[in-house]
Amino acid sequence: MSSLSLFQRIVIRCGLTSCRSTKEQPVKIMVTGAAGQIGYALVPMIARGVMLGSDQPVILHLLDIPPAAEALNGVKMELIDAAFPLLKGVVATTDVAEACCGVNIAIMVGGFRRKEGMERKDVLSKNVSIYKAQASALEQYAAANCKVLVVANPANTNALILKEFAPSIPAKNITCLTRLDHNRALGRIAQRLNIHVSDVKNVIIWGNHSSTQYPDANHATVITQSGEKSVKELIADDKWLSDEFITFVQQQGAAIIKSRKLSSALSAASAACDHIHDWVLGTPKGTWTSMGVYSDGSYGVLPGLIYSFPVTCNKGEWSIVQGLRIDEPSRARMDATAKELIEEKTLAYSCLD
Ligand SMILES: NC(=O)C1=CN([C@@H]2O[C@H](COP(=O)(O)OP(=O)(O)OC[C@H]3O[C@@H](n4cnc5c(N)ncnc54)[C@H](O)[C@@H]3O)[C@@H](O)[C@H]2O)C=CC1
Ligand SMILES: O=C([O-])CC(=O)C(=O)O
Repeated sequence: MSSLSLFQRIVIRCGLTSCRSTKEQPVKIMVTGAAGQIGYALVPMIARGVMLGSDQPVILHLLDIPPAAEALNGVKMELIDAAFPLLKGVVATTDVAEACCGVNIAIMVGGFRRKEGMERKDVLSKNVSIYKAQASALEQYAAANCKVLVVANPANTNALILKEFAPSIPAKNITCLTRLDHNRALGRIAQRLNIHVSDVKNVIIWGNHSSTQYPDANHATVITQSGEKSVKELIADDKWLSDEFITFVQQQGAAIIKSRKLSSALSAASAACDHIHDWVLGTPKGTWTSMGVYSDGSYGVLPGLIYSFPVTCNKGEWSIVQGLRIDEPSRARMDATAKELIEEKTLAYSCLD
């Protein structure tokens, strides 16, 4: 034992302590709601290495509720049938303690899903009590330094409830998904400019993952052969950017539900992989992404809300991009979405009384 490094000894004693360990050591990833739409799209992506890279083995912990146990077992059977080289084990369970045991990453997808015509607020009361209970299980059974991504709606407020009822998990480890909105914004700009989406960068999603979110293209750029150019200048249509573009991103989730009669499972699963990938492995130089994170008061956002900010990630830590100029219309939109989060927080607590 004495010839082992301190890191190796910690790994042996506690199981994995960080998301990025030696490549031989599998990372344990929990997916809640794994029998659902997003779960079904997400777990093969993780098992193929989309989330943590093609050299990182993983063990999947899949959680769902007892009525979905048979379907969950079917997902496990398919994962084994797919013979993914990186997949070193699958635990499929309806026991939240078993699901959380030793996990390094928790993707919280489980919950009551918004149906056509429902507002996100309608699902809030159903989901906050689930997140309160799962917070305690994560706190007790997950690996130290477990990274948490909340996908289930209302994502920001579920993440906030999870944070408040799991006080020993550092606030910086609890995030929510706004990467789907970020990716939608990149895609819409690329479509409008008739360029490839990978040439667009640095849009921002501010605030809540809801129809009050503020998709902001003021700082976005396009990589061209003659260098980086401002999206605002290339589009040269401020009305489109402050009107149609924003509404498109805000409403795209509802549009997909209307069209599919189901939520945007494929793109949400892909965005969840992007979120964790960049958080653990880092954002590319000169590029930021959007993540719902615990506000420290940056940009005048009330501390203690889970609010989507532009962030860069390095060595498994996110930091809010500082110093961006915020014009008056942006300020108003950022405050409006913060106001909705404050209202959701109040409503969530009233549901828990
Ligand atoms: N943040 C984002 O960008 C997005 C969030 N969403 C949200 O993601 C969530 C999941 O969406 P879908 O997979 O389409 O829904 P779904 O209804 O197909 O799946 C949800 C799964 O959660 C399970 N579940 C319910 N209560 C649970 C509990 N207490 N513990 C564990 N599992 C539980 C259900 O049995 C079901 O299998 C929804 O809340 C949806 O609104 C959807 C798209 C994008
Ligand atoms: O409300 C939903 O389930 C869908 C959703 O969040 C999205 O697609 O952005």
